Amino acid sequence: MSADGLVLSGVDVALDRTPIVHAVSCSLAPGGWLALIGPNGAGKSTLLRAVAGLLPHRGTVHVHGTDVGRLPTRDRARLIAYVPQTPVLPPDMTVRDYVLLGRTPHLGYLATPGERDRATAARTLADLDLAHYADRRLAALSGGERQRAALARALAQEPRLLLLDEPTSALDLGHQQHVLDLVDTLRRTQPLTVVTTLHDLTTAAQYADHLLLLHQGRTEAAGPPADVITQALIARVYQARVTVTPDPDGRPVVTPLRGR
Ligand SMILES: Nc1ncnc2c1ncn2[C@@H]1O[C@H](COP(=O)(O)OP(=O)(O)OP(=O)(O)O)[C@@H](O)[C@H]1O
Repeated sequence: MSADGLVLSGVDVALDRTPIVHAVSCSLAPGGWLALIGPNGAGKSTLLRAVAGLLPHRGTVHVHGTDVGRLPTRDRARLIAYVPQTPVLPPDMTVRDYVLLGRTPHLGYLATPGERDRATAARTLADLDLAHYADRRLAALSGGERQRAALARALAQEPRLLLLDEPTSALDLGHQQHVLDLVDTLRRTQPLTVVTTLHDLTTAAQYADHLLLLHQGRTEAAGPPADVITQALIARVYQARVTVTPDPDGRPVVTPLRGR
């Protein structure tokens, strides 16, 4: 057993017998934020789904000291919330009822949501700026509103580990900052550990305290943002022209350069 927030040991994942993720290991303190970065097809979503318990894999995943591979689905759902890159939402359900579904792992068998469950759902709706859409059908939301509804449901789950696949891909700049700041506050004030995939390297470096750069399913680099995001490494792994400069806190800012 371990007191760490998240420990991956030798995680291998294959899809249809094709090896996709190879021997990924890493360890994150409780309240830590890990960003999985890497080019298209590197294996980020596959690794995230394996950690969520949705794909068979070799190796072990411990969350706050518990080996999640040994947990029944319901217990795992109390511990881990996962939001995929493109969540499929039931179109006719109201936003409120959908967010309340996040409470399901905490309810007794055949029990209906109680006052505390409703209060938690109402709070997460407000946190995600969705309170005024609570009675709307999910089909009547915009893309960004739908992405926030999926996140609200995950937060209503009150997990110990929050797994988010490109959580801000549909959000405008203000909502991106609002959502990432909210997750940042939660992980600093609750026993919540966070793993996100993020394509925007500057954003990843701003929020995460640990980056894991995947390339062709293998760990190319891992560590604090300033150690992982270097001009030479980004040029090699992404085939991209960039400059990397530190912000006032020493976190790397990546600026893409036009081809000449
Ligand atoms: N069933 C499958 N069999 C074999 N390979 C697959 C299968 N499904 C997906 N892949 C491949 O696995 C690789 C990893 O995919 P994954 O979605 O994990 O990448 P990613 O890093 O999240 O990419 P992106 O940044 O584009 O979202 C890709 O090359 C993809 O084509």
